[in-house]
Amino acid sequence: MAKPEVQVAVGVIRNAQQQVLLALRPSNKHQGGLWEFPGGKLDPGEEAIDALKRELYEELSITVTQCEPLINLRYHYPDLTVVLAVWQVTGFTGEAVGAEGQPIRWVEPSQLQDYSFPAANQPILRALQLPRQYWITPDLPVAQLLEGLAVAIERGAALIQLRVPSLAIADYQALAQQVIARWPTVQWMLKHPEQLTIAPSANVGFHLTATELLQLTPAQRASLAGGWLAASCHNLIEVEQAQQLQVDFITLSPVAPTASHPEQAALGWSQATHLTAQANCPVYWLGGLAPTQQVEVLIDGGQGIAAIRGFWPNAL
Ligand SMILES: Nc1nc2c([nH]c(=O)n2[C@H]2C[C@H](O)[C@@H](COP(=O)(O)OP(=O)(O)OP(=O)(O)O)O2)c(=O)[nH]1
Ligand SMILES: [Mg+2]
Repeated sequence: MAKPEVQVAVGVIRNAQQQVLLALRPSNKHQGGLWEFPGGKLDPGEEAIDALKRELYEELSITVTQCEPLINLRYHYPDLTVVLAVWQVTGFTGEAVGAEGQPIRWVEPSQLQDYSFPAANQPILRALQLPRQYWITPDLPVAQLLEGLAVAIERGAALIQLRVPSLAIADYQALAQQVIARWPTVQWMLKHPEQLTIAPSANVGFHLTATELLQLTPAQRASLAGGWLAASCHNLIEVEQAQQLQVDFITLSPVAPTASHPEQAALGWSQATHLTAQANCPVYWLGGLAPTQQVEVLIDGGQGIAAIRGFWPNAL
């Protein structure tokens, strides 16, 4: 018999202090004894957003007033496949209580790793840690690049791919060390570590090209586990390889035609939506998008937008 599949709406609820609400699943339920983001199964014919509101009222006695999509996931448990539509709830009325007798707890985002969640939840935790914008540096001379980085970081850039293809490897390494030391609170994504002597760490990860991703072995992937690992994807084969190797997040490109790669056929919006639904990890949409399209990207399941020209300070 085919494994049953259930559609679930889940809320990552934030209070004014930016804490996140967790509830303990009763031990007699599927994934019992683990902490969850409150939510539950869709009724037949029900939209996920309506199920979210209904479940959060039933389970917590709160009324959702503001929310935005966070991530959509499909996860195969041995006995059951779950399809989770996850929202971030940023506004609600009422005081949250465990209306079904379940223990609940407001938790600092930095403490989430201390809780045991169902296995399906790992990408939710990653999505929560990642910003909505992924900045990619333009290939500029170093002095100009540093100037641009200072402005970008001042404006809130928190996740930056240091991509400078014209630099020789030794110069790239020196630049990487310089920016990591100067801006230690930024999450830096560097080129393939093979030729670098920089180890992955809490604020230093690596971003692979699609070709590098396809060649990556499980052992190499394991050796990069100390920081974020990301990869560029353009089709289903690459998206599936990223998933298999548990890459933390991907970029998907080109979503729309771009001036920089006119020869590359764009995926188009519906294919980007389809591939994002297959990814089971946070997906940044890249190529030919304006920062103002972020809301549409979130609605179609993306983590946000990645951009080179789109975000970079205009003066450069
Ligand atoms: N609510 C919630 N469910 C999750 C999470 N992660 C995860 O794998 N699941 C799974 C466990 C369940 O198989 C399913 C959700 O079921 P549920 O038990 O919350 O459903 P429900 O509120 O409608 O409860 P019930 O009527 O079946 O008692 O999704 C999560 O973070 N929150
Ligand atoms: Mg529930």
